[in-house]
Amino acid sequence: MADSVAAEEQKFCLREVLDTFKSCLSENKEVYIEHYIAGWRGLVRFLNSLGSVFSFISKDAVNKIQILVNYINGENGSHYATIQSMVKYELENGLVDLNKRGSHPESGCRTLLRLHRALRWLELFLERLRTSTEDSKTSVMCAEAYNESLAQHHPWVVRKAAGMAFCVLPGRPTFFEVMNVGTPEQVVAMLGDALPLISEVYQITEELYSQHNLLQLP
Ligand SMILES: CCCCCCCC/C=C\CCCCCCCC(=O)N[C@@H](COP(=O)(O)O)[C@H](O)/C=C/CCCCCCCCCCCCC
Repeated sequence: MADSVAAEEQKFCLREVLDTFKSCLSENKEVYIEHYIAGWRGLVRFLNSLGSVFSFISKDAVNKIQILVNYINGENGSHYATIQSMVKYELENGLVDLNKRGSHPESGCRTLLRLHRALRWLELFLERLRTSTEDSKTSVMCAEAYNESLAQHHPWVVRKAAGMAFCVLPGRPTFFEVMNVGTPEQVVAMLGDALPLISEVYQITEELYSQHNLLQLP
């Protein structure tokens, strides 16, 4: 009994994960890196529950999360409280490889940019899921969202591997079940609430990176 209660408590719930993105924004619209990372951690947990075929994707995400965690916990951690403070600190101290990879191949700015691009994929995918019908295919929605976003930054071999992984995504009913939000109507409502927040976090980061010419970091 205790075990099943514990298992129930740990069961993945997408609502909780997407709520994390809510807590990303400070009053003056700065993006807290710690909460941003927490959101990605939850999503990785969801991805892992879909099977080992996605592990090459989750490993890359975990790797990038870990790089940022190391900065947060490092001696200059206070500069990594928000994306805004990180950008300022790394640029002012010459800690970003701006044109080609050199002495700072894993800067916070370039690492977060990879997750930022993936956030656009997430936004596009969730919007498709929200407006999907019973016979819509998750693999198609996922591939379309990917082609409109992340794919433009990936080499052929990664695009090919991603495309193959999408083909084994479970169908929409199973997908909704794993999300553990409730009925399809509740899923749609929850996505309607969460998407504007994800979109806001994305837009704020996009503008910041654009102002500083950081959108193509190597
Ligand atoms: C109900 C919906 C819930 C959706 C749940 C989504 C779960 C997604 C969880 C994690 C997403 C992974 C984020 C991937 C970050 C990729 C960052 C990236 O672009 N990395 C590449 C470039 O890095 P550098 O070499 O420059 O350091 C790297 O080459 C990538 C390698 C792995 C392949 C990435 C494919 C990304 C596909 C994203 C779609 C995930 C499909 C999930 C299906 C639900």
